[in-house]
Amino acid sequence: MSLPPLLLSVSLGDPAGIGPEVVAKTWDSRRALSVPPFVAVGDPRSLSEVWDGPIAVLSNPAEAVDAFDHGLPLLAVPAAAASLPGQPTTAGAHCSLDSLELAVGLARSGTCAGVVTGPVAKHQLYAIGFNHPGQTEFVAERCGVSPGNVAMMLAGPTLRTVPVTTHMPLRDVADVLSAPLIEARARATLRGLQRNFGIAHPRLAIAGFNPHAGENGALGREEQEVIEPAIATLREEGWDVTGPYPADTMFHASARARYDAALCMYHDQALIPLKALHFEEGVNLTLGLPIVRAAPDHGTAFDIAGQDRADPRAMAAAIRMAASCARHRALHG
Ligand SMILES: NC(=O)C1=CN([C@@H]2O[C@H](COP(=O)(O)OP(=O)(O)OC[C@H]3O[C@@H](n4cnc5c(N)ncnc54)[C@H](O)[C@@H]3O)[C@@H](O)[C@H]2O)C=CC1
Ligand SMILES: NCC(=O)COP(=O)(O)O
Repeated sequence: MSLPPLLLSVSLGDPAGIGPEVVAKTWDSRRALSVPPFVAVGDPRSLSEVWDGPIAVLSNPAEAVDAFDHGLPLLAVPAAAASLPGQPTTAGAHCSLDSLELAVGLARSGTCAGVVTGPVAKHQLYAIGFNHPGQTEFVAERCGVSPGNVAMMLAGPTLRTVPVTTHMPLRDVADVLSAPLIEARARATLRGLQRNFGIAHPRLAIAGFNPHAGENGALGREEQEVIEPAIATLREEGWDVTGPYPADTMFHASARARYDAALCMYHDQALIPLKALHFEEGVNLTLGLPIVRAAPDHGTAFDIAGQDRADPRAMAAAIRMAASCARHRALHG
């Protein structure tokens, strides 16, 4: 069966970050990087500041697929004031939020097959009243899904990880971890592997929280009191779930071959192995949503913005993965 070309929306992220540059470079390399059609959403000046390629400013996203061959299709969301690369502003933060809202709306309405979000600076958004930990939770709310029922998957060619807790102070993690939260993240992950990647019987490895997974309780009791009961519940439901494993020995090559995704207890436990292995092509995929949402694994990189040093491969990988997930969903429900 041949499907019509999928169109994705791609928000540019903070205008002062590397989002505009990696989106423009992705369009430049669209054939070499096998990138499907997308429409960018964001501040036109942030693109022309760092790129002199052709921009097709559109008023109707339906024109984007045809325009894509000749110029970077853009739905313009102008910032109230120009910002220079590397120098984030309040106006830029508002623009990144407005662009995110429009890009997500295009996916929610079915105009686009999914959304890929460019990097935003969380502290800049918090300063303008954004009251979500990150874009993941914002998109979940817009889709009417409880943030507890989505999973933030970081995916690369040989590893997928999901943190149970995401953007919170490390000292609060032990208090927040609970069997129901671990179970909810695990279910979102397992169903997400089925729905987005076509893995019929996904295998989930669950990390411990303490060194040596608690050493039988001598180095911490979260494994025995919280993680093991969650694993037992998930196994009773029929899922292929194992653990808790000491996190330090979960990510070498032969360990990775034994699972389809690793569920980790906190942000860095999940993101450090992924970025160590796959920083250049890592994708952040939100599971548990009615829409497809992906993002590159990197942030705004203000330190190199405007210097033509930003690597577009993670953005390209995010766009390719979003298209692949959308196709899986279209074909298999
Ligand atoms: N999905 C998102 O919107 C994300 C946003 N962030 C935000 O980004 C801001 C900066 O975070 P950092 O921890 O500094 O991480 P970062 O990923 O922005 O930068 C870390 C280092 O990697 C380099 N780098 C990042 N992406 C690169 C690329 N594509 N090509 C070449 N070099 C690259 C940067 O120059 C920097 O040295 C924070 O405010 C954070 O909230 C961070 C991660 C994801
Ligand atoms: N470190 C990953 C990250 O910050 C992703 O956050 P978001 O996609 O929820 O904005």
